[in-house]
Amino acid sequence: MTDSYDLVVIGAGSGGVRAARMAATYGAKVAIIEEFRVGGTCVIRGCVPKKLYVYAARFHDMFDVAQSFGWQVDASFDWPTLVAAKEKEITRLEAAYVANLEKPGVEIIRDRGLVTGPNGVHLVGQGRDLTAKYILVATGAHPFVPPIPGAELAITSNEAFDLPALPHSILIEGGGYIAVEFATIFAGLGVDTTIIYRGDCILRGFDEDMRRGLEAGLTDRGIKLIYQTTIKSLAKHGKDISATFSDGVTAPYGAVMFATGRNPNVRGLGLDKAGVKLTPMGAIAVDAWSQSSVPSIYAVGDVTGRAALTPVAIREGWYFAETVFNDNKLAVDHSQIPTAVFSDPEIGVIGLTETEAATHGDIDVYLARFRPMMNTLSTRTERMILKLITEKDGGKVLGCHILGSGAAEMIQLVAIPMGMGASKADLDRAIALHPSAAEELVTFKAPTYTYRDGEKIGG
Ligand SMILES: Cc1cc2nc3c(=O)[nH]c(=O)nc-3n(C[C@H](O)[C@H](O)[C@H](O)COP(=O)(O)OP(=O)(O)OC[C@H]3O[C@@H](n4cnc5c(N)ncnc54)[C@H](O)[C@@H]3O)c2cc1C
Ligand SMILES: NC(=O)c1ccc[n+]([C@@H]2O[C@H](COP(=O)([O-])OP(=O)(O)OC[C@H]3O[C@@H](n4cnc5c(N)ncnc54)[C@H](O)[C@@H]3O)[C@@H](O)[C@H]2O)c1
Repeated sequence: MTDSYDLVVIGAGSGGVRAARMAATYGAKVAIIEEFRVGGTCVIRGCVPKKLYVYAARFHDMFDVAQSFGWQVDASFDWPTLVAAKEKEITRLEAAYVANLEKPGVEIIRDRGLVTGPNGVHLVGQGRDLTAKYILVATGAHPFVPPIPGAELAITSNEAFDLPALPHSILIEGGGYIAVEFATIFAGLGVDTTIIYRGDCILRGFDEDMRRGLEAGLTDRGIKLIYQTTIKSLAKHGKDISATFSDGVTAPYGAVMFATGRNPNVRGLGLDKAGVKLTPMGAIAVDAWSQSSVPSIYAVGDVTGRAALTPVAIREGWYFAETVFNDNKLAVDHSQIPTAVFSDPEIGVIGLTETEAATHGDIDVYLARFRPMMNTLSTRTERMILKLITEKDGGKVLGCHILGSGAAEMIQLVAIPMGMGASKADLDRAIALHPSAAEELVTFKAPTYTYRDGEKIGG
């Protein structure tokens, strides 16, 4: 074994693993360094365990409507069973990731890697130095914890998956993806859940109808929302944690969780020594081909502060390998990324929001709000929302926003015609599938309202 490689990847998460595998497939001699568990955030403490827990939480809603379909359900929930089942599944996935790296000959080094120069990497544990023609930094991000007194008493998403027991109540600070997804999980599993958010409505940057629709859905499920307030301090209060808010109110909770964003893992990596420039937000600055200010050092995924999503990190890793090791220069198009929030109700979106689109030119908005069939036998009044935004007079589809059951699955498929530049007429050509929620997308007739010269007309 020599210490000289074509490529050394630091971080075996979504982006690093894909890049390492592809580069090795193209004949490069590759090592990948991982200090925690192979698979990274997504597999170990992100997308995968999160979605498994969302499934667990959603039985609550299902049991709720079950009676109206004739079922009698006497259910109880056991947290340790879920945690153990989750652990088994992520351990299986981790092994699959290791096997997929080893198949094309990637050497996996379990250690912490630091950059020592444009072609040098130091292994902290082994005290060994590696040289590499190229270095790929794919170290991901970590939860940001506001520096307040008592912050150490709180958890982040990292710890939430493996709590020894479910708390009786939880206060979650933040209004983004992680806050609303974990509120859904905890509330669904029977925890008295409160979100505290500094803004005036959750999911800033999402379409207004999605934000308000989710707000109503969370409230319906008993989740309390405190707006325009932050946590100022935390203190021990018997077995509970007492939180003091910016308005002076103090209240006890069984647990407190910060979901206040994630910062790129760049600290102490040695990037400054190598001359790698950072963005003002502290991410590694890269060009369209993921190349940093040092030509031999590339970076992909969350550490670059672009879109912090697994499929994006994977695509960046893949295109890096194509560009550098397959003589096939490819840049990732970050302009049209489908994304989902696995809350209850679920959200799936792609493209421009109504507010964004209205400032880009004349647009038509098609909006449907309806009670999903699953709810029609029950007393549940929750509505599904489907919104399609097009250029005026049935032109190109600019945005699609869906709130309700199946939204994530639907939006993935909407991404295909949108990527092809589909118009409203292209969608209309499809024959509806009945009965389904998605059929609304191909049966919209006249616009619900329009924007002309930035002014809303109708609706
Ligand atoms: C709770 C949660 C839920 C999420 N849900 C979704 C979702 O549903 N869908 C979605 O698309 N995205 C989701 N994400 C985001 C997604 O997980 C990330 O965008 C993705 O994992 C980024 O991949 P990456 O390769 O950049 O980094 P990561 O997957 O974070 O991998 C980085 C790896 O580098 C290692 N590392 C760091 N520094 C060093 C070092 N110096 N030496 C050695 N190893 C090091 C880390 O241990 C880690 O394994 C979620 C994130 C969280 C936190
Ligand atoms: N379903 C998914 O695809 C999914 C799920 C989870 C996470 N992710 C990815 O991970 C990223 C990180 O998720 P996140 O929810 O932590 O971040 P986020 O950026 O989505 O939300 C962070 C929230 O914390 C608030 N905040 C930030 N600093 C604060 C402070 N000092 N005090 C009070 N509030 C503060 C922000 O206003 C915001 O509401 C997401 O942006 C997303 O890209 C994706």
